[in-house]
Amino acid sequence: MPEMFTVLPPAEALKVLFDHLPLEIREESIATAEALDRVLAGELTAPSSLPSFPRSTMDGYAVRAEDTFGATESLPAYLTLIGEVPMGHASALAVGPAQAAVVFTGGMIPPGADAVVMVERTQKLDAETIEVLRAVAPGENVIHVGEDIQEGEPLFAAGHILRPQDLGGLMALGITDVRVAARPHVAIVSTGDEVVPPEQEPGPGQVRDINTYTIAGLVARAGGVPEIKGIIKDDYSSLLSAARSALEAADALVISAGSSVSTRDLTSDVMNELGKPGVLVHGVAVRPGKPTILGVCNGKPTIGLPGNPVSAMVVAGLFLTPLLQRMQGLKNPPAQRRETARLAHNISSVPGREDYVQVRLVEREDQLWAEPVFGKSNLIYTMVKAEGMVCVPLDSNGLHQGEQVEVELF
Ligand SMILES: Nc1nc2c(c(=O)[nH]1)N[C@H]1C(S)=C(S)[C@@H](COP(=O)(O)OP(=O)(O)OC[C@H]3O[C@@H](n4cnc5c(N)ncnc54)[C@H](O)[C@@H]3O)O[C@H]1N2
Ligand code: MOO
Repeated sequence: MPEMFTVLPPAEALKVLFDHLPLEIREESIATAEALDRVLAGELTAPSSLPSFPRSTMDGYAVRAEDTFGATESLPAYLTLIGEVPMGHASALAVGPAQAAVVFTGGMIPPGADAVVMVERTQKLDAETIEVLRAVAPGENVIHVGEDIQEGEPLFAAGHILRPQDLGGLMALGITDVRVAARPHVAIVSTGDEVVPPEQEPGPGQVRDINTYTIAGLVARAGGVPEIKGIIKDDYSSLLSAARSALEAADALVISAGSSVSTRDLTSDVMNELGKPGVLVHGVAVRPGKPTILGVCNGKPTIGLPGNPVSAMVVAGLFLTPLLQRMQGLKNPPAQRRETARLAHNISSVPGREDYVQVRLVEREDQLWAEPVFGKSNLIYTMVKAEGMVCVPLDSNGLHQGEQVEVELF
């Protein structure tokens, strides 16, 4: 009789895996322009202040605010025009008492001036004279040096994921290269005598490879680089040699299928042969996904996913995604996008196991409903037709129709 595995709750299983992995993060320098969604390897501080010169926020006249005090439409202040501040150049002008200089939005405030009067609040009398029809306060319509960011101010902590605005902020400071965590390369090996490549017409008893592509997608989403290694027959020495060369060239290895307890299920034996300590966890208290295998071979993580397509995706979400986040030194992994909805049908479970059920989100009677898409874990379209998953927690024996649930969106 094949040995049945002992199961660990998902959180405990993940901790066992993490406890056996080195913490160091592979780093590289890349162009900031290419760094969207990458994870910063070290903290960054501002090398200079922004803006580096005082700037106008309006088209108008740079003035000394005190020269405009009390100005109204009926009693304007008269100022002498001394010229124009050219865009993209330092001002050669200095604004003295009762003087004004033309400035444009974003242009430099000339020395002497401390405010800008909008052009619509003025009247031009002749080439040298303007009337100011409304007073401005000191600093009005001016961006001060360092108002955006001060030299030496912390910008980002290590582990921060770079967003589009962050790239703009770095470029504004001339930080054109950044040190980031290298994207972990994840080798994906599919196994199964019945599994054929998608471009092939399956013969009787054969199925097209699904897991390679769902898992590759999840790897890419988590910031990793999927390395597709193809389909290997259920043969120990073929699988061992494919897994060994795949792991050598990658940072992590995922083997799809062969995780259960039949004579065809070779994944755990192969993992134990790949390096020490080998298999750490075989069996997780989750449905679908119970036959999950987690291991570490010579410092590299290896995951054996259950072959059923839904199970493979659920398990990858539970273990592979957090693993890749950790390998990139992510401090605060992006929060799972969630939606609160009312459950449209009962979901049964048993205490001691986490259950994941795909749901469709449907708007009805001014409410958002989560409709379970029930089906065996060997299907794929239950996932395709769903918008997310509802988790029935470890200690629960089910969720009731009408209950508020959190849907983890795909
Ligand atoms: N006696 C027992 N049988 C099974 C148990 C058990 O505890 N005792 N667990 C069941 C559970 S739960 C799952 S999940 C599966 C896990 O199976 P394996 O990881 O060993 O994978 P296979 O048996 O090779 O495949 C399962 C299923 O998935 C299909 N498959 C595999 N790879 C792919 C792929 N790349 N693309 C699409 N479909 C794939 C495969 O054809 C099988 O139908 O074991 C249960 N059995
Ligand atoms: O992982 Mo299995 O899909 O629980 O049936």
